[in-house]
Amino acid sequence: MAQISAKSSKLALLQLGGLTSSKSNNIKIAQKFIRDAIEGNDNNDKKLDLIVLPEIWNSPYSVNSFREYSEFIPSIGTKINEPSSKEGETVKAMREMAKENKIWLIGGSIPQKDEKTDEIYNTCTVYDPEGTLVAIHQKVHLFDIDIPGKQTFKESDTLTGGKSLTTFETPFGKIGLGICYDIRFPEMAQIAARQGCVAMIYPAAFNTTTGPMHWTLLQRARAVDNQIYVAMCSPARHPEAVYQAYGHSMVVNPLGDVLTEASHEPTIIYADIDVDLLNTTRRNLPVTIQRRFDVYPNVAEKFL
Ligand SMILES: NC(=O)CCC(=O)C(=O)O
Repeated sequence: MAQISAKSSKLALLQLGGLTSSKSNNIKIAQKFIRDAIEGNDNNDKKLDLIVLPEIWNSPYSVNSFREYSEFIPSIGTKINEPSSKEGETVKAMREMAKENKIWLIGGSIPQKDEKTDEIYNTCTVYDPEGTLVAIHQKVHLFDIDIPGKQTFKESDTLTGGKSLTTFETPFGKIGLGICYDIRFPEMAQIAARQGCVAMIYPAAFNTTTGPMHWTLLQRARAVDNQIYVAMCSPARHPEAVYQAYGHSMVVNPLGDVLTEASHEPTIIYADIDVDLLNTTRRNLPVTIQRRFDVYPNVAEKFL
């Protein structure tokens, strides 16, 4: 997998602020941030290729809200001019935002209702610049933690975990998706890298307890281990929210350098995905071709 042939690209992470319990208000906020991200890049030499939204941005991040705010998501390949009667207002708005702005949109995540099983998932959808839905990732590892007196959360009270890994092709390389807690499971990024991804992108919402502990460390670890770009996009902190998001949206390069980091305020950050740097890193430190699968053949089989 060592060298990758793809165009370099530019991405923007939208650290949305002012989100409320009104879904339509939250959609308006996302629309405004997208316009601002494009305008903010207007005088720059490099065109903006890809925009990322945060985790669960159309709903409060609370196990009691996920079902109420959930939407049906149509199947991959659904185009802007063939809207599914079943799709919800957030999906429709994201398809339109991608098409109107001629941009790749990684739509953060929203609660998804499965039409057949009635189960609810924490789901990321991706749209190409024509507004076609090109990828769907259901959060695989649910955020169930208990740090007494500090942070307790149990997504599995109302959510079901996804059962597959997700990558998608773009003109600027293959990209892998995870959602927030998924970053704690290194296998996902490792598999994506071995499948030829240039980046792992995680819509996320860490909190004020685990954010300072591990947010940066995890991104730098996934980036260095796999020699890929890693980005996490969070909502801004909101003083009135029950769950205080950490903010600090960030992009890390394949050397493990933090390229850009937000504070906890609403903001937009930009970064270049430089495929030459990725290839140089892999050439200089050739760990991607030095693996010893004769010594550690199949880790999963060994421990299951
Ligand atoms: N929304 C999430 O999955 C939060 C994950 C998190 O905070 C962590 O520490 O992991």
